[in-house]
Amino acid sequence: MSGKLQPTPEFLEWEANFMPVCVNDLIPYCERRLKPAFWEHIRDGAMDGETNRNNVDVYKKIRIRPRVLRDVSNIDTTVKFFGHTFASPIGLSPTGSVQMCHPEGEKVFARTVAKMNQAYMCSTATTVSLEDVAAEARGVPDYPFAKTAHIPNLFFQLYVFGDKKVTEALVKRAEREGYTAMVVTVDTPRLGRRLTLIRRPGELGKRVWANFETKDSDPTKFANKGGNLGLSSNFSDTLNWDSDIKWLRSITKLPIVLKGIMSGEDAELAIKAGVDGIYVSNHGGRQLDTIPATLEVLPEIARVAKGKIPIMFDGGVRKGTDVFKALALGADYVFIGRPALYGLTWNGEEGIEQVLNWLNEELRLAMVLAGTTSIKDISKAFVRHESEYWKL
Ligand SMILES: Cc1cc2nc3c(=O)[nH]c(=O)nc-3n(C[C@H](O)[C@H](O)[C@H](O)COP(=O)(O)O)c2cc1C
Ligand SMILES: CCCCC(=O)C(=O)O
Repeated sequence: MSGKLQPTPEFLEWEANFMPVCVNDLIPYCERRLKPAFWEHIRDGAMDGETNRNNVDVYKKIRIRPRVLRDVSNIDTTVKFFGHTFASPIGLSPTGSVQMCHPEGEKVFARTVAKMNQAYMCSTATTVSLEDVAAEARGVPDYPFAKTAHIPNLFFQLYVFGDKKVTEALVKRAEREGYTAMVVTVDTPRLGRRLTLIRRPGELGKRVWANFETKDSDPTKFANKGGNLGLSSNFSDTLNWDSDIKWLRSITKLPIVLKGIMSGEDAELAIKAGVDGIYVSNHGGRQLDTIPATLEVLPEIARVAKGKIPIMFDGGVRKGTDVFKALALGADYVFIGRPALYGLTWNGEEGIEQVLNWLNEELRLAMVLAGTTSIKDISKAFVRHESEYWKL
């Protein structure tokens, strides 16, 4: 059990018969295994968690329309993205505080995606510095990008701070370490109302500060106090299209992706602003509760952005059929947040690998059984909203 939190004898007895075969099987494991404050922090959304629940439940409203007799002997799940060909359109969303689940934290994510040729977005709010995360990917045996300027499998998720010097220092560090794109989270001028954090503010500890505790840290050394709430009180709440996005564009040559786009209007503004990608996300329902599920807004965003700019997507993806539906409704690349943390809690590096393998295999099987052989061919024609079947 080295590398894990200390389990109780009752837990070990239960674990002996635990044989998960899909992402949702891991939920009861994490529930039993993690410290309650950690588990609730991972599981919950903001307030009553309506958006968080809808993110998952909404997939049930979409039916896949299978086609037959189409020779599906040769399935290709690869996708090309920012100049690199990935093994599949499934990547790891940025999540902070990963040492809640495993002592090596974000390092394990970096190794896994380098090994499996998938993508990982390293958060600003990590338990391992962005330098150590990058070194971990480069250190994977036979990794083809160990010495190249950019690591195609790693993107950096940027929180924009009120203090521009802090933000700029992070951008420069991420560039220097070879991250491939700057994913700017734009749905968090303040942290959402997360009841777990408010009830037990101290229990997560300082598990978001690693990037501000290294020798390369921000030049202003802003108050290193508190956990998530302490870090987020430094986020910029004046963030806006006119000055900030232009400013970010002027300080980095890396592709810029905006994470947290939830309307066609903002997708249009993003295209006008000249960014390189948009990322449909409601932060796993952790920001404003009662906003739509991400899958619900995907069609309106695809209408203005599909083919013009890459569309990334996350929220509630737990199965290969969920990935298939998101691709059909317009996503180009789909990410998972909580499922990666579940895999890590369960079985470290092998656990995340298993989660990605399950999803990759389930996606492949969905393609076989729906009658399509390449990711780009997964179009709207393969799905219908349940209500359409009742228009008699
Ligand atoms: C524990 C946790 C920490 C997160 N930390 C961040 C973060 O640091 N930055 C960010 O942009 N999003 C963060 N998110 C949101 C995820 O990137 C992602 O949008 C969301 O988890 C996707 O939904 P899913 O968990 O249903 O897959 C976090 C989510 C969780 C569950
Ligand atoms: C202050 C960092 C917050 C991490 C985050 O974005 C989340 O927990 O959803």
